[in-house]
Amino acid sequence: MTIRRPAHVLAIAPFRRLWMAMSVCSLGDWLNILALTALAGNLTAGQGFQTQSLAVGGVFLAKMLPAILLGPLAGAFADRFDRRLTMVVADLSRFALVLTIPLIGVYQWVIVATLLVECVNLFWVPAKDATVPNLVPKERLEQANQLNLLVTYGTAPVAALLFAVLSLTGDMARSTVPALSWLQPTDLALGINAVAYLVSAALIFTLRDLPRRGGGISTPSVLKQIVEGWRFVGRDQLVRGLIVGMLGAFAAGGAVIGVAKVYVVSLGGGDAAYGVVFGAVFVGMAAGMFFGPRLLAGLSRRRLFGLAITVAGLTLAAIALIHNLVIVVMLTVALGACAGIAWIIGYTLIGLEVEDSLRGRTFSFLQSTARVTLLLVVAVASPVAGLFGTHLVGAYVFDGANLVLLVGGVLAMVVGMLALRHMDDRRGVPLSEDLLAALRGERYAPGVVEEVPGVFIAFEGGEGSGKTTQSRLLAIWLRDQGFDVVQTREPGSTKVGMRLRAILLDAAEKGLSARAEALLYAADRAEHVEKVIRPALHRGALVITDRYVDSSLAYQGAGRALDPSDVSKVNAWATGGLVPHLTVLIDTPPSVGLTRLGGAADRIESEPLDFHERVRKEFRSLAAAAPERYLMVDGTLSQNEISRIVQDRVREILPDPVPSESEDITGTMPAIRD
Ligand SMILES: Nc1ncnc2c1ncn2[C@@H]1O[C@H](COP(=O)(O)OP(=O)(O)OP(=O)(O)O)[C@@H](O)[C@H]1O
Ligand SMILES: Cc1cn([C@H]2C[C@H](O)[C@@H](COP(=O)(O)O)O2)c(=O)[nH]c1=O
Repeated sequence: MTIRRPAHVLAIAPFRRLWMAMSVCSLGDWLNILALTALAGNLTAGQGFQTQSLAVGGVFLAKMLPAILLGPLAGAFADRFDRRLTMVVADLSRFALVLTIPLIGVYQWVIVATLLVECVNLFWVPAKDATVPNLVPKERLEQANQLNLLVTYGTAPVAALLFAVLSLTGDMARSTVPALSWLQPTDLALGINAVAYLVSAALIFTLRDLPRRGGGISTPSVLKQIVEGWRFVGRDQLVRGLIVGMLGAFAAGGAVIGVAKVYVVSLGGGDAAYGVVFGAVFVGMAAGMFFGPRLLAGLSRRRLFGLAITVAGLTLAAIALIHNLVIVVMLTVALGACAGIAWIIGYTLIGLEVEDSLRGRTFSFLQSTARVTLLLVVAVASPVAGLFGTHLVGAYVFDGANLVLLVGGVLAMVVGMLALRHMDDRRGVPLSEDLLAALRGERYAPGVVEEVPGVFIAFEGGEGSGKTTQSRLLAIWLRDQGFDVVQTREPGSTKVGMRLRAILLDAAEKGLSARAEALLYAADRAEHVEKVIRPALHRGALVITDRYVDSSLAYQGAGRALDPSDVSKVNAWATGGLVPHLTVLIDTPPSVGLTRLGGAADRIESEPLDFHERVRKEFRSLAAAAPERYLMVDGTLSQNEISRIVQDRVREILPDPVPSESEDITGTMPAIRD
């Protein structure tokens, strides 16, 4: 008998019910943050900026402390109890606690109830996390986790909008019905928040037959996760840059959330305006994640990453200094968009450029650090703002909220500029030109191939990756179709080049300096371009070279640690800016490629493994930065599979076999035209 697998994870009824419970709880949680911070501000209204800021900061602190102090402990406890019962009791407790907040209506109880609700959350979350694998098959677990993530963050803008509407409704009810004058603007939101937990309890109650224990998840200490994670991922320069950048973007968003309430009050806004500003961050983030990379498709990902963080910093500084609520809301959407772009690009870069062995750890390190960064910034922002107080600079009011936002903006700008500097993969190309071209939907290419009738294809990759094999197979395939093909290689395709190759690869040639090595490869290339490649392209031939400039960027730039912009400039000069139409990167792990080689190792092949790993990584980032000019193929596939993939891509750039002049002539013949 064949067991039918559900098409979508939501087709599994018990998971669907749990997911609905997670969704309403998430909505309730976001409403809770908004309502409690707003209530703290309202309860201390009239007691001055400092008191109000400290009161709001107190709520954030109360939300954060239980997770940091008791997180691992509660996780271990949650594994021992019946999960369904744990979740139902936790939901009912949260319902009761949240309801008491508007009923008691004093600040001290807001803090105590917040602490208690967060302690209860510590049982609910691990019980829920441990239940998901019991309800969905293994192969659907990733889909289930994605849906979980979607409701965790996707409900934030919905909650913000709902909060704004509920605040306005509360205000209207109070002003039109005198009997309701006791109603606080946040009461409706807290009521809905409490009901959300009650609905969740009812949904979870209907989940029968959950295994009582087994497959439990232990929750390691967040601090331990971070310290251990950094030990692994902190060694890699690219990962370091990405993580610092992404956390910078998160911190910028956190600064806005942390002081939003008091800042909105100082701009003359009420609770509804607070909800709008809060929601604007998330709306902007969603828009940035979706549209940003599409709008600026021509810009290298690494540049877009650094640029997004720098602009986020600038926007945050503008938010800090402009005292106009409408402009602040618009700028907040822009800020969220920049943070969203940085986040999605960072995630993509980790997926594309970070080695397999590091990728999982990098993602999990990022998840835990982002959470802590966000919570810390949010919690610290308000008290710092409160302690700074309000100052007058002439007629201009500068208070703690302005200070926090300004400092956050400057920090984000510094982080963004550092990312731009250290991760740049287009050195020598002005950023402004690159950006203008990307805005026009193009890619700025300073060294494009001159208008030549021929086509220039380069094969790149590490030792034994299969370049020679594939360039030969491609040349045969193209010749079979009648093309004039020139198959060549570097170094050593000219008379001088052969002598240079002998020097460069002679294993007895010890102690050749890195700069001399780079210049000798560039000299070979200058001769190669001048004597072989350019003449062939001008004659209309298809030129296939086994290695070109990228080899120097990878071996001399990354392998020998020369400044990549120097290597790039020398080679741009040596080649007169000649760039291949297509570069095929055969990506083969050095541990595989090096073992394919026979005979004695030459001077470069005998470099240690980590040299070859650096070379591979650089090839991969060059390809990732300009996907339209590269084809990256897995070099561990069979020769035939690789050759087919290469042919499919090359077919797209082949010239029309019928020269255009002959079409012009034939097009004028009536019989053919009709
Ligand atoms: N896809 C493949 N799978 C397994 N072996 C392969 C594959 N492609 C090539 N080889 C074999 O690996 C060896 C090296 O291949 P090749 O000379 O094409 O690599 P290369 O990248 O040009 O190496 P080098 O950098 O040393 O010039 C050859 O013996 C070749 O037959
Ligand atoms: C073009 C070029 C090459 N190298 C290195 C890479 C290889 O180890 C050898 C060339 O040998 P192959 O068997 O022909 O692949 O030279 C380099 O370091 N820099 C370059 O620019």
